[in-house]
Amino acid sequence: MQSSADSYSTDSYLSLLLLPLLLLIILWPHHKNRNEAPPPRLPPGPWLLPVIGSLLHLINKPLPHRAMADLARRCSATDVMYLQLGEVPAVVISSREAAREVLKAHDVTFASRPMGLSMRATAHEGLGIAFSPYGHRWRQLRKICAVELLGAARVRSLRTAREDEASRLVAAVASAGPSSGEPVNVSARVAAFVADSVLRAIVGERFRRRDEFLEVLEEGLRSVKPGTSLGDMFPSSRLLCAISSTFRKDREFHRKITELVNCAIEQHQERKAAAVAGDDDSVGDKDLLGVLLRIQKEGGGPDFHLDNGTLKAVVLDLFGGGSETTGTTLLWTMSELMRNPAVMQKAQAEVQHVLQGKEKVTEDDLTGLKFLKLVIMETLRLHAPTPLLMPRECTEQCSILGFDIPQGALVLVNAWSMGRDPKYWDQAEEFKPERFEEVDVDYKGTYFEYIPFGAGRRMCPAIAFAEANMVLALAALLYHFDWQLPSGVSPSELDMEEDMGITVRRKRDLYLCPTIRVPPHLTA
Ligand code: HEM
Repeated sequence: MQSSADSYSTDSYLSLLLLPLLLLIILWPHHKNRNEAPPPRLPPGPWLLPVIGSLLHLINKPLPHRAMADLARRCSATDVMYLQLGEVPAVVISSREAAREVLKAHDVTFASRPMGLSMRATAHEGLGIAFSPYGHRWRQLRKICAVELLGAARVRSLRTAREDEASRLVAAVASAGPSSGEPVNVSARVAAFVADSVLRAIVGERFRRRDEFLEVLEEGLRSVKPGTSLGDMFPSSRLLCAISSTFRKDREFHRKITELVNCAIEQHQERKAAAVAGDDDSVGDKDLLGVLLRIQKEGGGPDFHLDNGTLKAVVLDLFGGGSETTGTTLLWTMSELMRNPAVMQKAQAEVQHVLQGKEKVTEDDLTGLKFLKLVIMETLRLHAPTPLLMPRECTEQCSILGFDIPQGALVLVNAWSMGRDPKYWDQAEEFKPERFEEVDVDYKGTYFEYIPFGAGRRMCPAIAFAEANMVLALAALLYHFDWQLPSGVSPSELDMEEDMGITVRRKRDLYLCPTIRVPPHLTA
């Protein structure tokens, strides 16, 4: 039997042992609250699987803007949706209010772009304007872009080259179509026009390897899908990065296009040397490469030098960004006009009225083409060529409409779904350019339900440049020709299937039958 002294000491020992435990239990919740932040309140999103996160919801869905809009609707996450793309946290923004928060209220927090594996491969390691991290270097590049390369005065100065290329487009359509009676591949003609116009603006004359450029661009646009390689989604796995076929294609595209950029610079320099030898001052900084080379010589800006790598990356941004977006928009515009004959008739009537009796379309006439500009606006509402804009990165944890967005999250703004949201647009799926006569909305980045060019500090700096090419080409196509669908195709049956690459473009080329209205032999 135990003595009472023994039992007392056992109880004491037990109390001694239990007391700290008790104190720990009492104090634990307070202790925890003081030192640990509550778990983040992530936005809603679809269910996640271990390791792959949300990828199962997106597999076999080749059009991510549509897949993400469906998912957002299904999980009532129509403003802000959380996805886990493998290891990468991602947030999809699909409402005007949330877009305003990201692109205006917290613009600086979201002003960088993620630099995943395929971005490094395709975007010249982020040296150019489009993928440079936000900071002093990007600000200097953006200033060069806004003031020297793509501002209104520069766009005006490139007018003669644009008009010349528009005349060539008309001549090419006239020689391919009406005489043979065969449908014309409008996609090929428009791609050539846009490439020539952009390349001439850059090089100062027609680029000698233009056909190759078009081939590389065409092949690249079909195969390059930045941000979708396994290496992008599992950046910590060297093995996945190494075996990713998407990544290899991205790298190959970048190698070929960089070689063409080098050739463009050589061509410019040869032309300049010949001009200097012949005492010709027409080759100065009249083209975009000339401007960049002058800036390089002068120094660039405070604490900034435009080195050769950066110069090439900027040319690559103009090369790639300039042609595909504009060409894609022109082709969706022609497609929508063919599907909507009454709109085509109204647009053509305006062009014929404004240009009456003119031999060819010049930029002097374009200011009068009010309805044609609304047609382009309506096309950009339904077919934003970069429907998820260009990806942004959340550089510090921040709250959007009450949800926590983790630092490092990839942020996609679904401009496409907002452009078709019945919450913002009457008869949202219909092609009705007149809607812009009735509402006070433009695409300059302040109406967040309609942002085909993005918004905030990183919005597209080339709106004037793009508009000049699009309005001129469209006016020329509608002035000189009447357009029919190939026999047996009715307007409602016109194929409008999309394909996702760097932009969302027509999956198949657009073939149409032109007949001459104003003879183009009077033009070029
Ligand atoms: C219809 C034509 C075009 C559309 C719809 C378009 C659309 C866009 C969009 C959505 C962005 C990303 C904006 C953001 O993150 O908020 C962008 C950025 C950019 N675009 Fe365009 N673009 C077009 C034409 C052009 C042209 C013709 C050029 C050059 C000649 C160009 C050069 C750029 C550059 C350099 C950036 C990156 C800006 C930066 O990160 O600071 N774009 N564009």
